[in-house]
Amino acid sequence: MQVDLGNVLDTASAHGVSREALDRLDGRVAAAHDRIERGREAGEHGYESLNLPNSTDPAAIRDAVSRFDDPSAVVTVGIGGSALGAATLTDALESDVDAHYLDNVDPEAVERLLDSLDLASTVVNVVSRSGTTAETLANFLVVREAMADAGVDWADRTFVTTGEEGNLRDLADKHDLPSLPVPDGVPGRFSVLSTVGLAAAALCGHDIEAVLEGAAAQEARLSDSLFDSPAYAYGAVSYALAERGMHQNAMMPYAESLETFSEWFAQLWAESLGKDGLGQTPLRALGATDQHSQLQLYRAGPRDKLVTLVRAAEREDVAIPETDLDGLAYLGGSSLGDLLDAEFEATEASLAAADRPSVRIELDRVDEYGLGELLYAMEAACVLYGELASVDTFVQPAVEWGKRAARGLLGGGDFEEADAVADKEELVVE
Ligand SMILES: O=P(O)(O)OC[C@H]1O[C@H](O)[C@H](O)[C@@H](O)[C@@H]1O
Repeated sequence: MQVDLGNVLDTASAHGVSREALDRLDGRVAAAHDRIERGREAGEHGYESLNLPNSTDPAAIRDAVSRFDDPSAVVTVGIGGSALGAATLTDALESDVDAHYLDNVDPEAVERLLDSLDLASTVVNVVSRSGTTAETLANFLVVREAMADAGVDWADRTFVTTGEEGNLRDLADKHDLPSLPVPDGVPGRFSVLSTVGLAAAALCGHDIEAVLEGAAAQEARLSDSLFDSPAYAYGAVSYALAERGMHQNAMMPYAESLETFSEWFAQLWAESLGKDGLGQTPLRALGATDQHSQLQLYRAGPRDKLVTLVRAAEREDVAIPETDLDGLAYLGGSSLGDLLDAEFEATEASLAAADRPSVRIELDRVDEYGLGELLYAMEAACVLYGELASVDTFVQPAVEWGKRAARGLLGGGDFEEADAVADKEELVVE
């Protein structure tokens, strides 16, 4: 995996960062790296996430899921960090096992999914770090009832990944469900390289050891200079650009397989860095599709965006058939991959020509190893950014406020946040 910062430099785009500024920032990267390493060594909350390539035991995960013989589908019931990491992996990789995610509580979507599944051959993977998230527990109760109605022994087809306490733990204990623990000190959005993210991938037959190897390769590159670590290079320039007014970061992979990765990245970046009036809003884009929609804004709208372009050097390709149609001959003899690469480079150049900074991230391949590298690198980038910006990367009080308000509204406890709902201002126009 490599990160190319060329189009961030002020020589490429007038509002970019000078080489001297990057050299100065590198001194701060060294101090931040030192802090991160101390946190990792002490197993501090959050920093512990960057130890997962070594602390996760893939054999224990394989062992826990091996009881499920040849499933046709895996439904992961979880939300946010308890779903997006697993979804990033299973959406990026091919498998004969269909992976589905029940994260939202949209009744129509839930019903549609349940109707489409052969529940007798489906495995239900319920994931919640806290074990108390309303959406996850509600969806699980619905799935459980659907299985019972279909005459399926739901307890036989369910396993749980959760902490030592909470409603989900109680349910698992009560019904003697097989379970995997969540790692200590790892917030949900940093948990893809643990039981939380890897169990669904293992059920789909993916090489979870290779995911961890890719992550370990990026871990080994963390150093006290941004010029020696792709992860820190990305984190440092994202921070530097945010300081220069690039308050949005459009994550734009040129691979459909990485579309869910952008969703995962959005949670990581937003929940970790959006604090104290600071942060960089993640935007989700897909190349080449969004060249024909959002790119207009990225190139000609407010100068407040960093565009992150991601692609794989190697992939399957499809030849474009020759044609003698006037004006289309240029396509014949090349391939869809050639076209995608040309579009990628054209987008990069068009942004630079309009003085809009972009970063290029290149993976060797979108495979287990490459995904491990990418996911670990983005996590380390995020932790570094948080250090440079002096925010508390590993908490999410703003999200929890809303969770308490919703729970209070449903009668799940006495939460003062619920009172704010009754105080809502109205200015209705009909
Ligand atoms: O894993 P859970 O405890 O169910 O939490 C799921 C999600 O809930 C909240 O919205 C948090 O802000 C997220 O960071 C978390 O990933």
